Amino acid sequence: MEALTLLTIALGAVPTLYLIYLSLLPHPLPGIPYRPSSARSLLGDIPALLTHLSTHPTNTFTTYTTSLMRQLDSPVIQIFPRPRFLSLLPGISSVKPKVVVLGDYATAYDVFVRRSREFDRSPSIGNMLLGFIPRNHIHLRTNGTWKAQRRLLLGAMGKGFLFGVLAPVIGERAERLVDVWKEKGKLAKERPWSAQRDLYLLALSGVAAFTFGGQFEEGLEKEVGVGREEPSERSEGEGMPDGEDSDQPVEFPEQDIPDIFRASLEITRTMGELRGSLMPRVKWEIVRRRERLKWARTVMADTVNREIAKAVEKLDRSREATPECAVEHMVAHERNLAMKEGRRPDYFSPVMVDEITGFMIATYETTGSTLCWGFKYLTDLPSIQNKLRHALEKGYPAALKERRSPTIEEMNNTDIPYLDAVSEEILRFANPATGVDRQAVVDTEILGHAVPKGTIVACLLPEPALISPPEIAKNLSQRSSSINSNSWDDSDLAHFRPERWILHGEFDLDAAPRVAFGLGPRGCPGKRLAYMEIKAGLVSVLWNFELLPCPAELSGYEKLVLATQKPKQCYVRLREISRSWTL
Ligand code: HEM
Repeated sequence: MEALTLLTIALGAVPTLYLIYLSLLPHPLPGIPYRPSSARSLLGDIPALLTHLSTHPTNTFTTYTTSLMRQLDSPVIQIFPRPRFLSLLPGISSVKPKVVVLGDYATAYDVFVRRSREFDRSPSIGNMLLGFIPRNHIHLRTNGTWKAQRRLLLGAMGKGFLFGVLAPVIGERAERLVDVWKEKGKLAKERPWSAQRDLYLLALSGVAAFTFGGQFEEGLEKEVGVGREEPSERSEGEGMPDGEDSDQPVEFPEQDIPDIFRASLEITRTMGELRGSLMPRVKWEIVRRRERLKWARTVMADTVNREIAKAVEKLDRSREATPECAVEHMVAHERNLAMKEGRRPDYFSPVMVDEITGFMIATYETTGSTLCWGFKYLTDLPSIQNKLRHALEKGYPAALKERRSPTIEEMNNTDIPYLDAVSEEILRFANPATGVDRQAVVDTEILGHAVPKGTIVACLLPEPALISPPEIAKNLSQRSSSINSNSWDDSDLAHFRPERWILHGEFDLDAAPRVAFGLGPRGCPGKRLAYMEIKAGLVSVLWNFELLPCPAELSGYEKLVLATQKPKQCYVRLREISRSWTL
């Protein structure tokens, strides 16, 4: 009898279990193509994605979706990157967003720029930041609160401050890099070395000057007694590989840097781990207990609070003082706003602290990665490198005549279309932020397919080869008329060709798709600063050095997708340019 009961229960359980199994399979949106076997797997696209990643070192999530788009021959596809059963685990959000990937620039442009009432900030960009800066405006929907918070930082992005106060500091940091590289170059004797750390520190130093002022770092250097590498004081040949092998890379000892920089590097590294995690909130609970991260967050919080206090003190001393950094701008803004609203200013609010912290942890890596990719491309494409150097020499005749590097004022005030073109092409290829996405906030449609509220729409335009390739473009049932994507040649978008950005001798911003800084109202507010840093780095280095080819084994294009998309290898082999012929 008991056996019979057990059998009945077991038989009854089978359909129930089957129904549970079916409910845990991906639920595709009707009409939008997808990988059929992924829809039959509880793990969705994950097994196929892992296989793709393991088959070639340069494969990434982006290349996975790109190839899928080609296989499915559609400019819009859906993927299932997050198993539905994860939502059954405790502490994990029960939201199971659908993910649609767009591969057509004109459609993406419409979604991001024109249809911002239907598509807004998606939660995915914030997953890696949520634990660190939960009150930063990057997480907010595009509403009044977002506008008010964004206004806090826009004051510091004005031309007057950037080009007047900040530019000399950015110029000085680029000169400093050239000095260090001249010393390293002498020691390395045309052997290659890894330039990554120097370039990230250059970008970090620039963003620290923006956030806390030009004097900030100097103060820290006195505090720790280091902060600037002085390779000339080391004995000749230190770090040199043995023997005569000129291809063997030199390993320079890492420069000692102030605690706040080490804290920024540590936090950004952890953001990379969170970004790569399937369960970022669970991962956060694990990583936040690490002693190193606790130390980094304490250093960051102490620094931010101390610098706010200094800015308040300065403002109290002189209400007319010109703000010299973002923190001073924000403190003045808060004071004015509080006066207008008849309340006491809240200078140390979580919003202020998180906005300021955001600069130091979430912005320098994008600029640093862009420079890393840029020097790689220019090393491997010597004709473009030479053409750019020639354009710079023509563009800065006074610097050439006086045998000095161009000043930052010259860089900011001289129009050199080829420099703009190379910078833009580097950004198009590097795409350090890897992509932009939005979430549908209402039931809507894309290219005629219904897209329910909550769907994540990812724009994969960063993949240079993908952008509306002809075989996909031909399938577009409706093409947006809001952008003239016919003005560029889709078939050569996979090539690094700065000339595409020049029309009748002028730099033309609409000559190709531009998504590195995002699109629409939520596009990057820091791009003016980023362009200045990128150009200062490119001009200073190319003016002073020839980037010689590096050995093939140090010149890979494998990407590390962490907080940003960066090259695994970024080696330089430098030959100083003497310019004695200009005498
Ligand atoms: C090469 C350098 C940089 C790149 C490629 C880059 C790229 C991006 C991208 C793709 C987004 C998302 C845009 C979107 O969703 O449409 C973004 C947002 C943002 N970026 Fe940048 N960025 C860079 C440098 C900077 C700098 C230097 C700052 C500030 C100092 C900055 C501040 C921000 C902020 C605050 C947001 C959030 C905007 C919002 O949610 O409203 N970025 N950036």
